[in-house]
Amino acid sequence: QLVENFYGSTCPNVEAIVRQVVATKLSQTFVTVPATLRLFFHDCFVEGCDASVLIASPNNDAEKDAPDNLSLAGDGFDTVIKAKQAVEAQCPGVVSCADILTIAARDVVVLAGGFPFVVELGRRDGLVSQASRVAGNLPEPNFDLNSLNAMFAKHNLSQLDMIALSGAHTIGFSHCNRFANRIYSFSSSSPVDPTLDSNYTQQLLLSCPQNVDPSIAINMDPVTPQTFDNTYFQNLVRGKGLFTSDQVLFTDPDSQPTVNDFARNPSVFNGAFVTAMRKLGRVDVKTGNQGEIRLDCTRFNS
Ligand code: HEM
Ligand SMILES: [Ca+2]
Ligand SMILES: [Ca+2]
Repeated sequence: QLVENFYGSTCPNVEAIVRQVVATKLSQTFVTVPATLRLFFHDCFVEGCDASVLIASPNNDAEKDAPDNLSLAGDGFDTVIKAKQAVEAQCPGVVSCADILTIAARDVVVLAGGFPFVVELGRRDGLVSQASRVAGNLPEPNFDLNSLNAMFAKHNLSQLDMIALSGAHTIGFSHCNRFANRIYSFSSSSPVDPTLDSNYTQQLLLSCPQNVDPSIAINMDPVTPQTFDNTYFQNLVRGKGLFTSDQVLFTDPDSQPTVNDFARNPSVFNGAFVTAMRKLGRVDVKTGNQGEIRLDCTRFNS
């Protein structure tokens, strides 16, 4: 029930307003890009794309307080909150926070060099945001192909969509503890994951020494960390996937052909990514008179 021009008569400038805020924020910090994109994903996989992840609770029991969401960078939240304020100034009470997050997630991809695409709009903001409802709904970096497929399939996303969306790891950062097992304690016969490229392993050992400061984060794409491109897939072919869940896309024969295809053909990746992002944006959306149009993205209206 989402449509591309949902605010055509009620807030015709919404996309321009959001883009302006996102561009300004990006000029202040690059983290705006990965933080906003990941925020969109984490929102959609819990209660659907409904801005549930943005709610702040005085008791620290909202979705954003769940362990799986604690590493969401603040700049993503800040981007949406600022964009909402700018939109409210021109079209009060009309545009949902869920739609603003969707537009902003598209904008950061495009501003980082990704392929332009049109988003569907008309989402309403959710009325539920609970930390306790997060566990088991977001993929973990040690997942294998079957677990990844199963989790995405619950939201009508195919293996092809899942692989394309994993391409989001072409930008952004990870903390060392998310992959430390691959370089220090992989198995009894080998501390290092044998699917890891040896030069890359050395690089990771240097960036993430044992007992490293837990706040240290490293680039997930060691080659073009600030460009939204298909280099992520080229890295996988070369054994430079950061997480088990990244590298498995190449090592599993079932997904390897797609990785090779995306690595060789940027336009094939771009097309698949856009299709998958639009599908991700439809996950469990509330429309019509469901939910509400939040006035402040961090609070329910009442
Ligand atoms: C396929 C399963 C996925 C797994 C297991 C996974 C896991 C992770 C992990 C562990 C991090 C590092 C967090 C940290 O230490 O700070 C991360 C970062 C990130 N993920 Fe994923 N992710 C997956 C899919 C996705 C999808 C579908 C998207 C978006 C479409 C996405 C976008 C990002 C971005 C942009 C970052 C960087 C965040 C930043 O720099 O602030 N990921 N992911
Ligand atoms: Ca949500
Ligand atoms: Ca890149």
